[in-house]
Amino acid sequence: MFDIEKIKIKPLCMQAMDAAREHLDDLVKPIGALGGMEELAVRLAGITGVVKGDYSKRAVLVFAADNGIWDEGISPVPQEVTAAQTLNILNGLAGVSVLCRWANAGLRVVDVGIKAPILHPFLIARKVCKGTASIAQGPAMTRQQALEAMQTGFDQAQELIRGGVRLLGIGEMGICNTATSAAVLCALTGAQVTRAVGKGAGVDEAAFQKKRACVARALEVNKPDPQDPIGVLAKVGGLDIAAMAGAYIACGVNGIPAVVDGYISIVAALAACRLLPELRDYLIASHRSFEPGYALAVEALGLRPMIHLDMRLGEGSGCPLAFAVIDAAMAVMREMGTFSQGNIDAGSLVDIRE
Ligand SMILES: Cc1cc2ncn([C@H]3O[C@H](COP(=O)(O)O)[C@@H](O)[C@H]3O)c2cc1C
Ligand SMILES: O=C(O)c1cccnc1
Repeated sequence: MFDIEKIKIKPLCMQAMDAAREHLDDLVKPIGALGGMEELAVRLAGITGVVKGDYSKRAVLVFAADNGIWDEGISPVPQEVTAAQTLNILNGLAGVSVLCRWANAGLRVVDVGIKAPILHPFLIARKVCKGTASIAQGPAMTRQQALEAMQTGFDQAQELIRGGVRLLGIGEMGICNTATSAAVLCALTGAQVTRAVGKGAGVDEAAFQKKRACVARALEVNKPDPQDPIGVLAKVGGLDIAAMAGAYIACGVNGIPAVVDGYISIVAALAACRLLPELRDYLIASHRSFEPGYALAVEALGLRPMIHLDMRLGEGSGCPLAFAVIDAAMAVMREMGTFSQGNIDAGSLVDIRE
């Protein structure tokens, strides 16, 4: 079973980061003028040890599961939508499917706990159980089940990496997982429920108030211990969030950049980093989700999302957009001319970065 004590994540390669910075400052542009793309190139170098890396083999890994909190009446969306949209993702019809095709990225979908029976030739069937229990009444799952979901996430990511994937995005599908994510975020950071709970895929005002009350009740009933992130996931999380945390950890262990999608994805990343703080340096925040709690989680991680489009889809849909930015950053690293080639005398360039 998943044993966090045995897991080691290496610090970033400083030598490669220095080499990347030196190359960036030699490119024919003012120092730092490519902003976040430069930061990205430096961090990718640190993660992989390669200054001009090849990220053409990439994929999004989606974990799908149901959440018992749906029974409390906090969502107008039928619970069966988890299974139906999972099939849409597999059939190439969902947002993440289209964006992965557009970005030349693979897409793997794993059932870690969809309540309804579901069959599809491409679906990886790893149901830990048929959905969780309602966190507003008691724990979502046992600690053993949380560990099993984490192990599944870890194994799935590891399998993709062993198959040659060099850049991995982590996504999810599960109705009501913005509520479980809010509960995990509050449990880990002490954030106020009113700041962590948003409207997710859409709720009316009455259901929104109920959603807030249910998340508050989940924290009261379960009393999750912030020092025990696995306990937090088991008590107030979901099978999807636990599996995502395991997948991030596999990226860190294997020295592969992990791209974070929206709210659920960043909360799972935060939980993983509470277990293994060194993992944070391997995470790339793709976009700033519209969901209000996203800002709290990304700030707790000290990451900077690169794309601001007020997206709130989930599924891993922000990851392929980040892949395109990574492609752009690597094109710059590979193809821009340098001052040392000697076609411009730039005089004394002033570094105005803070
Ligand atoms: C048709 C449809 C497609 C989706 N694709 C992703 N989500 C997103 O919405 C859900 C979270 O929002 P909430 O907590 O409000 O249920 C997740 O499944 C997430 O991936 C969808 C939601 C719907 C309705
Ligand atoms: O940011 C997200 O991931 C998100 C937001 C709302 C609904 N589903 C997902």
